[in-house]
Amino acid sequence: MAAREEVLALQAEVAQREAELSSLKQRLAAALLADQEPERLVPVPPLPPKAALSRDEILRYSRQLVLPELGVRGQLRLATASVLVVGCGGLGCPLAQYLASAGVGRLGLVDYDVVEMSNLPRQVLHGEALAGQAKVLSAAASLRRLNSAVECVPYAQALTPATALDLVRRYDVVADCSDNVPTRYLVNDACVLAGRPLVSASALRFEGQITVYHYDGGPCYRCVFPQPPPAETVTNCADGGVLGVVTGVLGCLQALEALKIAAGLGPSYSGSLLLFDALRGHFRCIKLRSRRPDCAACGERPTVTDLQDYEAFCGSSATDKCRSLQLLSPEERVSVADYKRLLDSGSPHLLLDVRPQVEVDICRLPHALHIPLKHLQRRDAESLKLLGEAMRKGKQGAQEGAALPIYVICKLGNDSQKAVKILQSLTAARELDSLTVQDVVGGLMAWAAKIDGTFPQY
Ligand SMILES: Nc1ncnc2c1ncn2[C@@H]1O[C@H](COP(=O)(O)OP(=O)(O)OP(=O)(O)O)[C@@H](O)[C@H]1O
Repeated sequence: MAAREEVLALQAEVAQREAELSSLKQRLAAALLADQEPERLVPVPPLPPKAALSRDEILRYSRQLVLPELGVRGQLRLATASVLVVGCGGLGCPLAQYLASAGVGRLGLVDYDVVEMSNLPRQVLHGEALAGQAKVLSAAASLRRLNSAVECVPYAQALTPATALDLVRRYDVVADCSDNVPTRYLVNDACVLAGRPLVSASALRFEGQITVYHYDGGPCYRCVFPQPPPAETVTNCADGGVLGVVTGVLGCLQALEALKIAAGLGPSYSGSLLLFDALRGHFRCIKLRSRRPDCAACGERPTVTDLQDYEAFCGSSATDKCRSLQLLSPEERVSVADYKRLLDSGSPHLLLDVRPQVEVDICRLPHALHIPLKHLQRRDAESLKLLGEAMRKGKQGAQEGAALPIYVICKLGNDSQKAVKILQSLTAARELDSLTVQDVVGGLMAWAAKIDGTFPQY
């Protein structure tokens, strides 16, 4: 084999094995998750009271000790305070970093996930060398390097209804740095039941928001959001994207609120929501409604007296990062392996890629027709014309009278299902010729993991 060909073959094999390793690591994380039992929570004794700062502590914290609002009294409170960080991702990393460097006595770190390369631009406690390792272990190691006096307690598991109350009760303040709605309700209800303040933030694309729930008679998450949003309207960072510095800003603000609560200064955003628009450089604070007397969690006659099945309540998963939607029946879907067989057979069909242009710029299958889901959603005339033409052209090779099969693909297999629904409704409304349409399960990321190791994962 010529040297060049051998290089290409070896590169393809390395890429294939890396993809296999990455999917193996994800399976390992899922297996670890399934294997855990609530009673395995490490017991932690309460932090002992502290009467004075050591010489080293005075030197280390001198710049914040001279702040009259904090002083020695506040620093001693920090040293005996504990904060539970739910999620060691884009928000949890900067939050934990600043809490540790400010001298908070104990940090509980809970996360079920492992470090991936795509985490590194914003999950600043993790490094390249730790890819594949549990996020809580990587974060704890980083934090110990930063401040060895801070006790870090890693919980390499998901916060679940079985564990949440026990964990939350062990800490003075809770920070929700998770990325999904079921966990938000779970953390809220656990905080209400355990009587703990909750510093909550979220970030997506160039925007973020932060507030403090259930602090000193203020509203809880359920007061503001009594019902979860429809699952299909919620986007995560993997789908919508996020700029690392945006989660950094929000994580730092969360750290600030948690520190003020722990030091006895009180938070700024109880009963109000700070909105951050990074593109315009705007901060805006809006008042939230006050505590609801009829709130299911913190109201006068609460119905949430125990933690529930939050995934059922929200109709979405708390740990499945792809948030796989199930909009279609199995007959309306095709696996990447079956699609590859069809492609290899040369059978006439149309592959429709419905990702946004920005993702198509990253990578694409060359034979796919690209029409973004958004264009289909708004019945864009140009796009429908393009689709109609492609169908007519493709039909020339197909059997007489048979509809040209369309396969719809996206990144993870959620948008493709929405697109199939739209195409079906367009056919029903006779806006498109009759067609048979299926989506490709798992999308291009399944293609990269199972079919073509050289195809980029993003
Ligand atoms: N119920 C839960 N228990 C523990 N950790 C959770 C729970 N829900 C979410 N998390 C964690 O919260 C973190 C959220 O951070 P972030 O969204 O920045 O990371 P990510 O999910 O790794 O990102 P990406 O979406 O890019 O893959 C994740 O590390 C996730 O594992």
